[in-house]
Amino acid sequence: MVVMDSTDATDAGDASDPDRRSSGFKNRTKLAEARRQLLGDISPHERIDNLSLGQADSRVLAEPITAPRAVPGYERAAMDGWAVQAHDTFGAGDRSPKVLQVADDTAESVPDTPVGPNEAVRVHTGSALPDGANAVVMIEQVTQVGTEIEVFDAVTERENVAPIGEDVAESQSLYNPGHQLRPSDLGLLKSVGHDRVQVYERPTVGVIPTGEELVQSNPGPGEVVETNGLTVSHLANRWGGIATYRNVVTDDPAALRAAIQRDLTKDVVVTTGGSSVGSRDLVPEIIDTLGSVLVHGVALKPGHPVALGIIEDTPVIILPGYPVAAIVNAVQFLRPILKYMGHLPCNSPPTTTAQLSQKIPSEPGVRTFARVRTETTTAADSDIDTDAYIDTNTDTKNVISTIAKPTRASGSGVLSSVALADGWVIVPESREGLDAGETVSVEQWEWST
Ligand SMILES: Nc1nc2c(c(=O)[nH]1)N[C@H]1C(S)=C(S)[C@@H](COP(=O)(O)OP(=O)(O)OC[C@H]3O[C@@H](n4cnc5c(N)ncnc54)[C@H](O)[C@@H]3O)O[C@H]1N2
Ligand code: MOO
Repeated sequence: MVVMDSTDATDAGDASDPDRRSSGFKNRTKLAEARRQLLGDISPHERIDNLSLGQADSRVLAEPITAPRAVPGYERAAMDGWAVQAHDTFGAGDRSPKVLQVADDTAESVPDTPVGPNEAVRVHTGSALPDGANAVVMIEQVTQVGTEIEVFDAVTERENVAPIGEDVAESQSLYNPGHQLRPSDLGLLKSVGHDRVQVYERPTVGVIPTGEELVQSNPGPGEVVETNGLTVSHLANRWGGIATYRNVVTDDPAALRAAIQRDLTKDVVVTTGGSSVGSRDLVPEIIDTLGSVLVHGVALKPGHPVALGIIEDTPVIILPGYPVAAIVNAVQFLRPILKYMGHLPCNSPPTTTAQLSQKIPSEPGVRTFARVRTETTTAADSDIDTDAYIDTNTDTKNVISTIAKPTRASGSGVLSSVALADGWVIVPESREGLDAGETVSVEQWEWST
């Protein structure tokens, strides 16, 4: 047991069960309730970054955006050809061309020769429409003979002319706050004349791996290579956060306290390891001295020892040390909190439908995350269908059926069961295992941003 400074002790609440070490995790909080407790008292922050467009991809707008100017801002030719007065071409046909005088054939971007009756001025795609013209005849419909052109097809008024504001009208409303910027948005913003945008700051996360057995490389007997901090930091970055991956902190109360306190300037603190009920599992008790543990023990597998707490206004996620348990819980708790704080939607990860190759055991009342590899059966004649890369609406592999094979039924220390898997099958609390042959959804959680 840790000896705690009594001046720091705060109301422990239900979650910091003083008998936890002897009782273990008999009463586990349901996953949804645990998330509710974590998100209950926090709100999305309102801090704003003012960024150039080049830095703004994937960021969330904090301001409404309207177009300061129209695009195009001038009437422009939509085709290479000749600017004309449309009525001069009426009646033109293959055998009865209309003859017009060439007033200018230099194809300037801003032609300065006006188009008079029965005249034509050469334009290129994007040229400003010259004064007097109201249509463009495509070059394919014309034969130039010296200072004249023969027009073989009539054009109507405005034909092949892009009007002012065809793309975006001046003052048009384009985006609302909360919109996550995509590359096409950056292009549109630039075209209407914005060069900077106000976006929400990304929430910051301190990721603190704990455990005196952890080393960064070359483990000796009893030593383990630190992986959780690296993985969880990068997950946090994918979910819209900015992670600071801290050095490993040893199982020493003073060192743990100092490390956690240092990161209270962050929006979220994540620790890994020391979450359980062993004599060196100190983190939940330390959180309880600095703030309060809201939940300790959740009805999920792997990783039921996870704890959730709050210190001042900073949520703290205490991930279990076993790497698979750390990842499963990061997806369950860190992902939604970062999305929420960063004003991002928290969409379900993409899924594939598959048939289970074998039974997956699970305990009723516990949500179980069974890592699976998917194997597809493809049409006999081709492994990879090149046509599918040409017509990308079709499947690249001619998939006939997909089978989900559990990589490992248990073993939350087995990191390869996640890293060499394609996703996981979630066994709901209402089921006691899933049967071989069942149709399941494989959640490709790592592909969700
Ligand atoms: N008596 C009980 N013991 C355990 C229970 C239980 O209910 N009763 N639950 C087990 C489960 S489930 C898990 S998950 C672990 C979680 O415990 P901790 O959070 O205290 O994890 P540690 O003991 O610190 O570490 C477990 C394991 O993972 C390795 N580890 C830790 N941190 C890292 C890291 N950053 N990178 C890579 N590997 C790490 C550590 O060396 C251990 O091997 O508790 C069970 N015990
Ligand atoms: O629930 Mo634990 O993470 O399976 O060993």
